[in-house]
Amino acid sequence: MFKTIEWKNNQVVFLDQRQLPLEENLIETNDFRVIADAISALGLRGAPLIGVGAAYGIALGAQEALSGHRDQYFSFLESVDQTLRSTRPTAVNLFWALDRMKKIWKDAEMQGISPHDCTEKLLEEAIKIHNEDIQTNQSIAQKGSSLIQDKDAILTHCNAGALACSAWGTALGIVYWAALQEGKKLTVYADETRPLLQGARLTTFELLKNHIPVTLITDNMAGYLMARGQIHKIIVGADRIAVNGDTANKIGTYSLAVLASYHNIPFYVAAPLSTIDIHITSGEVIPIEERKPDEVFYFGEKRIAPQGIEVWNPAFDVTPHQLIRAIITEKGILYPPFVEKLTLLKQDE
Ligand SMILES: CSC[C@H]1O[C@H](OP(=O)(O)O)[C@H](O)[C@@H]1O
Repeated sequence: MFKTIEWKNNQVVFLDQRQLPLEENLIETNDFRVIADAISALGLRGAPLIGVGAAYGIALGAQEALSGHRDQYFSFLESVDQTLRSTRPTAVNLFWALDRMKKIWKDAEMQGISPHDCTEKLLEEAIKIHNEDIQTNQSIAQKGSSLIQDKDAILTHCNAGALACSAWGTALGIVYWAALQEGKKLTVYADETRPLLQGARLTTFELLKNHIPVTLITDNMAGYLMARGQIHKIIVGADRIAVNGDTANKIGTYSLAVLASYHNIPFYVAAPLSTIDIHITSGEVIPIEERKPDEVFYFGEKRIAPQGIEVWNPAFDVTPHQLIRAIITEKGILYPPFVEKLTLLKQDE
């Protein structure tokens, strides 16, 4: 799989996904601001990876505070935390990771732990969050693979693979395990996923590297492919899941779920428990990121629409739980009704 991010010599090294698949550029930085900018601009992207990146961002901020702002160490961490929280609103993993990091430094402040020792604790926690994501990826992949039959044609949307996580990915991790570990012969159809083309640029790139047959389609082709009986299952990732199972994911996911329901095709969501938002009971309150109009006005570097018109550019939509066949987590495959199961799993998390 890809090494999307690592901690090396007191720096964070990450694969800048903005240039993929044409260039594989690594960014090395000891500046949390670089991490925050990369998350905002999708250089670092994908709900689980955003959480890991933000955790390392706090570790970098703590290092900076130790070297230059010792007497304002804890107030500096507060500002680092706010900078990272302001990057993107929808993927709950960002806030889940930052809350874990904040507990460490708030407890340290209360207990009079030194900035030096607190910085060490924060790095330990960030590495723990990273390693947990690696393990979680593998558990989701293994458990989800039981749903995949030999010769399945699977449709996926955006990128919920290794490039969205720390190892196998979530939705694509299931494909990798089924194909590479269990030898199932699979075909993947990848939605290009306008406007930022995570499917065309990242999902195809990953599957090609792993020698899994992939066919790229534009998003508006998915329905016709289902009508022709060419799709057996749909598996997508998630950015935030309410306890009733309503799921926010890349824009276009809801349309796939409605089409899947019409064509009676199983529609699965794959996500770690860190993507479940225990504080919300339905998808109606999930904050949906709206991004800048130029992402729609342009296709790559070329402007494709006239001046003088409006753009609406929500980066996510919400799929009602009624359209979801099952949610695949590291603790197992959850079938409806979701509320009690998700609540219990989050309580044990
Ligand atoms: C494994 S979660 C990946 C999830 O994140 C993506 O959003 P973005 O590329 O904007 O970070 C998309 O919603 C994927 O399903």
